[in-house]
Amino acid sequence: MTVVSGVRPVRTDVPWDQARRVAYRAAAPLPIADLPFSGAYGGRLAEPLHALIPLPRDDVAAMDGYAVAGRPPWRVVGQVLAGGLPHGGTLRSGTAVEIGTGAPVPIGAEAVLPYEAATGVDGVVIGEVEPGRHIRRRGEDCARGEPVLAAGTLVTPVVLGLAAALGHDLLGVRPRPVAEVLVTGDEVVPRGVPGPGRVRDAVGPMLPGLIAWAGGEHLPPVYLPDGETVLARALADGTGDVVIVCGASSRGPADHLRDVLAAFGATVLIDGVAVRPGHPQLLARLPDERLLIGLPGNPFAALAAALTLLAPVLRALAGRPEAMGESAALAVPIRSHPADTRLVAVRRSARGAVPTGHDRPGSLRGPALADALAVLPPGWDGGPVELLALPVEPGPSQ
Ligand SMILES: Nc1nc2c(c(=O)[nH]1)N[C@H]1C(S)=C(S)[C@@H](COP(=O)(O)OP(=O)(O)OC[C@H]3O[C@@H](n4cnc5c(N)ncnc54)[C@H](O)[C@@H]3O)O[C@H]1N2
Ligand code: MOO
Repeated sequence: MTVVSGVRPVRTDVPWDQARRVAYRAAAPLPIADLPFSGAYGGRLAEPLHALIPLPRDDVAAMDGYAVAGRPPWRVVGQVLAGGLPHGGTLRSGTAVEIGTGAPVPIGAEAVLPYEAATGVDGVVIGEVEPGRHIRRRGEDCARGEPVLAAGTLVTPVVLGLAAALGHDLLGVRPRPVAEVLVTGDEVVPRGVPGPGRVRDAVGPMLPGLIAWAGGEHLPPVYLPDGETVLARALADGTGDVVIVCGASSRGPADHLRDVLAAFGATVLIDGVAVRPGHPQLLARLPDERLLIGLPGNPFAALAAALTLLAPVLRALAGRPEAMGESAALAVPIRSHPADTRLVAVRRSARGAVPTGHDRPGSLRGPALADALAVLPPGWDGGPVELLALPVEPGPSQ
């Protein structure tokens, strides 16, 4: 690294809360698309979900037993199983068909007599039934064309089950934004125990869960050695809606991100945020409109940057509202920074947010014990603080 003694670059760091807002506003919601269930899961319905069929589709038996017509005794004249042939013709008074749960009841059947309530001998059954008992009528759950869920509903596993029951194969949702992850650094190894001078990638493994939590999808991380050409090629070949570059964000000789962005003609929207850890983070718009987020290599700094810039961008692309912070008291005093926001790993408790310690930009030990980051504005000297929730459970946040 070339160090010019006495020369310090002028810092242009954006205040932390402003950076979050700029990131959210930099992205417009992705256009609505009809997606298969796997892609729609976790999205929001763009339009009301209508029943393509009445539910149930037919008058069906709700119990295994006998569909009966008229008064007992009933002569058993056939058998109808779910998925089998329906009974041809009208069931005459004094007759019954043996029927399976879910099978269409014959025309003329007035009730279903469950096996448990039936006594039978020589093809004749008797028992007590009330008219209409154990028959689910066509459309009693919903009529054909009825809107059953409103636009904006979160597509949960249960919603997918209902959509399938109603005959849908595709759902109109805002797609989840796809994030491409480029992990840079000659010293970074993707697996195993690092040797001397090497460091195991701790950022790539954090990102899939963080991306899903913010409403996105990730492509498998791509590992790149340091170097302008490889980074430029990876950006040019890239797909997805967002590119995340881990490392290369600072100003050392191997930190090529800014040069590559300049050569690309990218518009840098944020170059440095007044936050600790995580100040060398970056947000840029590539000429093809993809947004690029530069995360610092230090893992806690990368986490802080992911929550500051990446999460708002993904939320905006997914058409989700800006995340609402919660406010909490700190259980113990913490020193703020005079010029920068501090993000401090804490665990919520009845006596307030308790710092988890191990507070170093290169270490995830403190954040791994935490369930939130406390936001201490510059010069903060007491009072409640905002808590940024950390993803602690699988799946998207609300
Ligand atoms: N002269 C300056 N030097 C540094 C500044 C600065 O403002 N001026 N900022 C410091 C801060 S703060 C951070 S954070 C780092 C950010 O550096 P980079 O984003 O360029 O990342 P690297 O230099 O490649 O790596 C920094 C550090 O993190 C380790 N690393 C990198 N990638 C990973 C990974 N995927 N998993 C785990 N650890 C990783 C790397 O080995 C280094 O130890 O710059 C400071 N310097
Ligand atoms: O982003 Mo750096 O962590 O502030 O160490």
